[in-house]
Amino acid sequence: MAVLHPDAGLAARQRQSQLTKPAGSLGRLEALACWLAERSGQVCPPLPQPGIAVFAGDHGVAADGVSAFPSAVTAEMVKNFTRGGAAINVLARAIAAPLEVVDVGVASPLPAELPIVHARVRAGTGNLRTEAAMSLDECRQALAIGRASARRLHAQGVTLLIAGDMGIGNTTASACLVCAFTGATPEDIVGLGTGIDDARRAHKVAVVGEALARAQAAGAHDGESWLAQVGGLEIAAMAGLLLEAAALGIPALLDGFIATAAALAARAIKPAAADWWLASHRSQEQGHLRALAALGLTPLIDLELRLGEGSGAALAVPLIQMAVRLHNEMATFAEAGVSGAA
Ligand SMILES: Cc1cc2ncn([C@H]3O[C@H](COP(=O)(O)O)[C@@H](O)[C@H]3O)c2cc1C
Ligand SMILES: O=C(O)c1cccnc1
Repeated sequence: MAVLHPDAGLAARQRQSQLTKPAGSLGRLEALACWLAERSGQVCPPLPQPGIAVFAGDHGVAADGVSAFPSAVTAEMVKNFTRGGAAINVLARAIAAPLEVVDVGVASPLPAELPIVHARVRAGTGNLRTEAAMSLDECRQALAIGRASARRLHAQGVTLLIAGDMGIGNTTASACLVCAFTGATPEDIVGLGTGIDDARRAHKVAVVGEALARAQAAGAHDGESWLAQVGGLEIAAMAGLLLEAAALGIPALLDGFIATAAALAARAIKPAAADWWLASHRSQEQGHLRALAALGLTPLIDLELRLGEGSGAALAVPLIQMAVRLHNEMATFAEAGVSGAA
């Protein structure tokens, strides 16, 4: 686990107090720059260079009618990612972030020539309502796949990691994980995902309740065993990326509800890793704020997003880069000859 640099964080806070603005007037952007200073070990941290891995996997529970869309959309969207047509492609281009797409467990076979990382652990998860989503060994494979993505992106010069998700049914798996790690009830946490109606949501609440009772009876008790019982292959890979970010000593941005569920599992595996994560935005998914609060995180923005793919995190990147540039490039009172507070 990489170490923090509290001395650089302290010096950054002192620098903030000397910049030509009333103390605190740049609000959370000030703390953001200091947070990055404490992690980079530099009073003026380098501009974060984003990189994105989108992990795709299917969910057996989708057969229970918990999503507004069919499982086939997962593979179809993977193809869309390779053609550059998804929301995350547009945003990755706009922020000049390398983007890799990883098949961790799409149900239908994808052509070998498709320009993605082919790392399919199995053809979708088991239906988490009635059986373990995956075995412990498969869960560890998926975690390692996410770690490998983090290392590949880091080797390309990436210093701010984003894990995106694509997996029809994954807000159900994520709701299970959030309940497991926060103690909240399915009624508190389950949301509308891709846009289900109230009747379907009531059914989704019941599915999550059944899954949790089954997993508990099956002995789920820690990060890996909960992930294996009620998680997803792409969610486990996202957790792996988050753990590797902390090991490499580079921050990771949590995208919406699914990434936050992955983060709760990752923290259960390695508590200190959570020091390296920031929350980009508040998702519309009902349980998101509660999940973030359990991690001690407050999202930077709320644009009423409910997409995933890493889209909210990508949108927050320019804001984070602006926080760093303000911190690094503004003049101090002494440099500018401006009078300080009376
Ligand atoms: C076309 C399309 C593109 C998406 N991109 C992300 N998601 C998001 O929606 C899904 C989760 O919602 P649920 O649990 O209700 O299935 C995930 O695939 C997530 O990545 C999408 C969903 C659709 C339909
Ligand atoms: O917040 C998310 O990540 C999210 C919400 C709804 C559907 N898909 C993803």
